[in-house]
Amino acid sequence: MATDSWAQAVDEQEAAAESIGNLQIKEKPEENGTAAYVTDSTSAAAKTEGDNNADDDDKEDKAAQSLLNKMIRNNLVSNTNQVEVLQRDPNSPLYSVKSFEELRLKPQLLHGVYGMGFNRPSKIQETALPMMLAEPPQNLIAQSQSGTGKTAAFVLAMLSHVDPNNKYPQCLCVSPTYELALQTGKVIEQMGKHYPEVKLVYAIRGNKLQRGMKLQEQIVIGTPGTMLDWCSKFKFIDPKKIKVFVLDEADVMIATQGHQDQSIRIQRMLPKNCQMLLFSATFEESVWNFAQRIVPDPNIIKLKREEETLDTIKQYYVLCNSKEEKFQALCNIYGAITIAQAMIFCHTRKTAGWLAGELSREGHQVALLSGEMQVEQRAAVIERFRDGKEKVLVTTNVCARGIDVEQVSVVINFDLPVDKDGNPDNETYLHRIGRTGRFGKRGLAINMVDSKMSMQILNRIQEHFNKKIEKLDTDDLDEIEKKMY
Ligand SMILES: Nc1ncnc2c1ncn2[C@@H]1O[C@H](COP(=O)(O)OP(=O)(O)OP(=O)(O)O)[C@@H](O)[C@H]1O
Repeated sequence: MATDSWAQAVDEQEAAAESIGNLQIKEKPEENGTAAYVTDSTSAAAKTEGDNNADDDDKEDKAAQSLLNKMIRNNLVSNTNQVEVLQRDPNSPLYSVKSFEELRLKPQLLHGVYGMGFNRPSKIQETALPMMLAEPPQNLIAQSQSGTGKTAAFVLAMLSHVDPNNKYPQCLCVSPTYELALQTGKVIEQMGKHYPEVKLVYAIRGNKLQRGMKLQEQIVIGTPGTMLDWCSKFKFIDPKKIKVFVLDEADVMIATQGHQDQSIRIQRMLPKNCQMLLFSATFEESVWNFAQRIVPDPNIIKLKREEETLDTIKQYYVLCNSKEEKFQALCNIYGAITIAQAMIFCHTRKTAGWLAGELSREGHQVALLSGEMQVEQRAAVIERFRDGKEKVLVTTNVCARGIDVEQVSVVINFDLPVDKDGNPDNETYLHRIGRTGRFGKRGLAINMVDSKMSMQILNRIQEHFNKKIEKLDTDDLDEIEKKMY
């Protein structure tokens, strides 16, 4: 539906952003598929930006990205790779289970697991669960991408290990942020639904307890700073009674200043025989170094990401001189071929806002996703797009990762992906348009080139992947059609 409210809202946004320092722009999807802006002058400052700079606010915010992933995901990310297991004691047998029954869970927990709709353990759970539930307890470092079942696995381990008759904390779980802690808490509540004797408390800032009190809940989940305070300064928790210590999202944790140190200080207060479990979506060296300090004598489980490939993708580029020309080229493409749903990537929030406005004016149903939106709002936009309520999703870099919208067969790089030094960001390029073998549906990628520099970037991307990116003449409608089909 064409509407001018978009353009007007964008203008207002930009005018306001230029004049007011402390302004955050929130965006809320409306019923009619366009968006309305709500301004909130009490929130943190949103920076104004030039069209040539990538969004400052769009810097990768790992915690927000991780939260977004959790919010938009409603089932397992399947993975056909084999898990790699490194056992502390290579001579001990390696168990893996194909069913939850084999784990001899408490009936209340089995009930909880099935109640969540899980039929069988996920790939990582097949190996991780027997290790975590073994007697004596074993330490574990596990790495696999988001959505492969790590949270569900350690929640099940915590619930299995607590003794509900003991009214004191027995499991501690630290998460990088308040919101992530709440998400994990929800899983504990769902899985423990039929086990009401086990109680949970959140060690998060703002949850103020009376001095001198002792917690009765068996599971404490929270952020490292508050958890540390509760163990040492306030002594609400007796760390010597802890049986299981979980450190979730280690890669996100180390990105936050102070968290590493606080987590290590908590860990040092725990008894030697406490089971230490650490989870991470990625495993770069810094994560690994941290993991080794948190988890002594670990078993290690890794599940490689499924590789994305460009093999089933047709890649084109279009030569233009300005963003207006790029927009015109886009309109020509839309005029020539039927595009069910497309994602369009822009370098800056400003361009994304402008383009969304222009497309909307042309009659497209557009959704806009950009870094300054709150995570809940981003999740809502993605869900609407997934449900087909909007046909075009315009987004900035920050939203490129993590969102899997399988039905999208057309990806348009309105701006080519570059890193902060202006070099081609091959990884992001692959991630935006690549497909895993499983979803090997054919796809179409169109790259807009508007300067010598962007042509060079395109050439470097082409060389990197050793896959030809063909030129497309968008003034020739016949050519577009011929090439696409
Ligand atoms: N065995 C299973 N069978 C079916 N669904 C599952 C199973 N285990 C987990 N899930 C579901 O899959 C989704 C991802 O699981 P989970 O959150 O545990 O993954 P994760 O690896 O911890 O991801 P993240 O790091 O994003 O939290 C959730 O919706 C969860 O309910």
